[in-house]
Amino acid sequence: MTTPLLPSSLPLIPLRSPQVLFPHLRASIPLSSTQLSLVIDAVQSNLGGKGGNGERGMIGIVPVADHDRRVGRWGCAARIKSIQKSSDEDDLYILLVEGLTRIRLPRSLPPVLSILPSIPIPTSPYSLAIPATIPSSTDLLPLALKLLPEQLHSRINALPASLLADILVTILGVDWDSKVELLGIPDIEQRCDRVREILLDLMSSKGIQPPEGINNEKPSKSNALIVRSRVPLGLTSSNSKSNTSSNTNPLDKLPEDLQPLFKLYQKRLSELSKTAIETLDRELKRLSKIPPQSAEYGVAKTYIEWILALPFKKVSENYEIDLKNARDKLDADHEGLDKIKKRVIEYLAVYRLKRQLFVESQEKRKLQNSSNLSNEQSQSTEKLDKEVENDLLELIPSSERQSISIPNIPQNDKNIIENDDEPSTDVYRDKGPILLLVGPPGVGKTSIAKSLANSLGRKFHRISLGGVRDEAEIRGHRRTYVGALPGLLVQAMRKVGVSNPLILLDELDKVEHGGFHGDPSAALLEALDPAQNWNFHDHYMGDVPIDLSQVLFIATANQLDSISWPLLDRCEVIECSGYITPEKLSIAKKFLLPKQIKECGLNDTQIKMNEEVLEKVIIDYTREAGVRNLERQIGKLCRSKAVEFSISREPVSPQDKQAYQPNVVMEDVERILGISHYGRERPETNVRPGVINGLSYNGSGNGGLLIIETLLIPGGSGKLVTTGRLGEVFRESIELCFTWVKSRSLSLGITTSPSENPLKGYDVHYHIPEGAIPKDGPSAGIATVLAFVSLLTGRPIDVEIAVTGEMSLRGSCLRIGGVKEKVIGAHRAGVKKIVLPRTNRPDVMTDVPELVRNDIQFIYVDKIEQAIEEVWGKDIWAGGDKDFIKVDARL
Ligand SMILES: Nc1ncnc2c1ncn2[C@@H]1O[C@H](COP(=O)(O)OP(=O)(O)OP(=O)(O)O)[C@@H](O)[C@H]1O
Repeated sequence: MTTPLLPSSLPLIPLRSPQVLFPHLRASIPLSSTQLSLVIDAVQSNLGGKGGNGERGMIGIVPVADHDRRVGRWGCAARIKSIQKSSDEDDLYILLVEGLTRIRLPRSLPPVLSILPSIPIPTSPYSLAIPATIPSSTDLLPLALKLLPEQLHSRINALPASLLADILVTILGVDWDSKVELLGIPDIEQRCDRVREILLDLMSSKGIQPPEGINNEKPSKSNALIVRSRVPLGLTSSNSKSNTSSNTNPLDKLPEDLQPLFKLYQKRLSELSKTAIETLDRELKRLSKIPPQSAEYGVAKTYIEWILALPFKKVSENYEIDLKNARDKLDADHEGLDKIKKRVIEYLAVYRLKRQLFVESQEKRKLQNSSNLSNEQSQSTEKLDKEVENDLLELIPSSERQSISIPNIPQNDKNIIENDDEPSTDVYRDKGPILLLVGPPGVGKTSIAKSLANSLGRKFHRISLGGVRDEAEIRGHRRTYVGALPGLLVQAMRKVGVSNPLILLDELDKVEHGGFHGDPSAALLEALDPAQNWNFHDHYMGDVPIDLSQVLFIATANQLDSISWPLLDRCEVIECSGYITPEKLSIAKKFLLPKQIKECGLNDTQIKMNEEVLEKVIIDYTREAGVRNLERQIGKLCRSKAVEFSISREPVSPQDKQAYQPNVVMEDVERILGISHYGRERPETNVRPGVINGLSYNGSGNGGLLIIETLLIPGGSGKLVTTGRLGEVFRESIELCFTWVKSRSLSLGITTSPSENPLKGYDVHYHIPEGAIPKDGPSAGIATVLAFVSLLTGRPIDVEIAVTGEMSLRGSCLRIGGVKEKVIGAHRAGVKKIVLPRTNRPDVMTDVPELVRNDIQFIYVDKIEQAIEEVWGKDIWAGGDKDFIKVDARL
């Protein structure tokens, strides 16, 4: 009898989780008529194709994860048994398939797998026969008998081990990931081993006792090496001499190219966690059996290299935090930012105190354990201990006290350190909130975090989360996927090489959440949660958990709106606002200019810039909340001066030689930087009715003037036209304001009788310049009303006034956001008076810098009528309908 062989190419059909098809088992796949016709086409075209030597009507079934649509490395060749129409749904067919053999898939399969026409199968054809050999050491039968109902016992007795392994994982509710893993283990012995482990776990989770002679501790035959030596591979080698008689030196068993890896393993043994040691033992053993030319070899070797590269118990040198030094360091690196520096120092102080308390209590406990106290004595010491602990806790502010836990260390410390199921208690883990620095770009968030790492003596690593939209980028890919890699956090740990670095999560607000590729912010949540991050599971690292509990996380963001609220809940927000011109000037003088001069290779006698020049650069060449662009412009000036200096040193005749001028003068600025793009942001000088200064906030922290223009178009019918890329909310707000002004046209003197049309054959055009920039939100409501009133009454508005605030249909002025940025922007533009809702007064008083507050007159209004009177005086109510206004004002 000839053994059937697989064709060299197969059409592939995805099988959604939780189903996984194994050889000799069956699965039903629901398909729509379109999908079914694709399958039939693919199978038919395969018949005449290259696969002519194979069995006919065969397909490949590929397990696909439901949530991220990724395709595993292995699938199962199958035969179509039947196709039936579903009786429940109209356009639904059930394809019944029977698995034949495991197939390895080509590397380049796309992550989203639809039905794919014949794909070449890379390896040589497999035999379809069930392997008859049953490895006795990996007998699963006793476990199966325990787990399956009695009526099945007689039937499973006769099954070959490999088939039994596949049947057991299919029917016993094993999770999808493990099933995919098992599909990818062609070696029967290894597969049975793994199934055995899974079944033992299953039994312990269900509280079933393993059959006699089998217990969780007892390793299987594939781990026999470890059984014989009773210690992990890493230890046996150092004792190799004593073991030579039993021939158990693992180095002898490993191929030559694996020996450097093994030596590294031995070197790092004391720093590795228990699970890491177990996994490395298993993987090294497995790797030594895989032929080096196989693709699997590379995958397994890279995995081992990754485990060996992680820090585990390795930490930065012991350090003491010196608060004065830390403050000096922050001051030396940053100008201003007093509130933020103060908060950072508080954070350090509390952190130091908590750590000191922890170390003290640790030492006391150790002392207590070592002295062999009588029971009675030890009881009294414990009491005393508790009292001291309570006294120490008194020193900590009550808000911080909650997060401190001084763990109870059981008598035998060793047990705990060796047990990976609980966090080790011999290291201090901070459970305080994560600092989240929020503010516009370039205000020094990242550089504050760097200074903090420096003063803490920790290694620093920055993870940029901008554009992370796949959960796998945080949590890694499973090793079964082609080109799998660990997530960003594990990569960071490998890079810093210690388990207590400071990791800066930059741009936390740019993480996408709840998308097609899983939820990266949910993965971050686990990493940032002190209750669970000592045991962070990266998909790539498999069983080896990573301890992130000693990492100090600091996050930055430009805005809070887009951060998922559970994530925000774990953070303490520190706001970093934009700078005003005098602050920028001072930063430029003290930091940016010296830095740029140094970068050009010169010193401060060779380039000089006075305040006037720097102020011109700030006002005319930058328009930003931070100082990044300012630094760039100063850099341009310095480079140009460096060129002049360099030329002046060239050997030329004395009469051609021009003396080098170190001073950058006002004329140089325009010559070097070109014509200013911005100029001093000034309100329009051309005063005409219908134009008003609103205020805008662009979300990235920049505020400024938002000029509103309105125009009457003759020959119209009272229509309102809006332009300037306005969003839906903005447009609704304009309509509302338009209605309000029309309804008050009599009292405003626009019309003379209630029946008169205020627009009298005109249309109104409402526009906001810079039409390429999208604008939205209701905060231009008050300004819009004033613009319409100005247009229809013909009274212009003073250019030094700016107005912001939402308005309701009844004319109430409602609170708006971004006040600080708007006010700073208005101040930059030279505005002298700002009209805004009274409910925003606290924002002005607490957030706006005093320097700005003193320069601007703030007018707080509750009702739109007050705003109108503030701009034009009470005379505006020229119409006779004053009673109506009074009544309305009471509403
Ligand atoms: N107060 C300050 N004193 C001195 N230098 C500053 C100050 N604020 C910002 N800088 C400098 O401005 C530059 C940009 O700062 P940084 O990269 O920290 O900005 P950021 O707020 O993190 O921006 P982003 O949100 O874009 O990441 C750095 O060179 C930094 O040193």
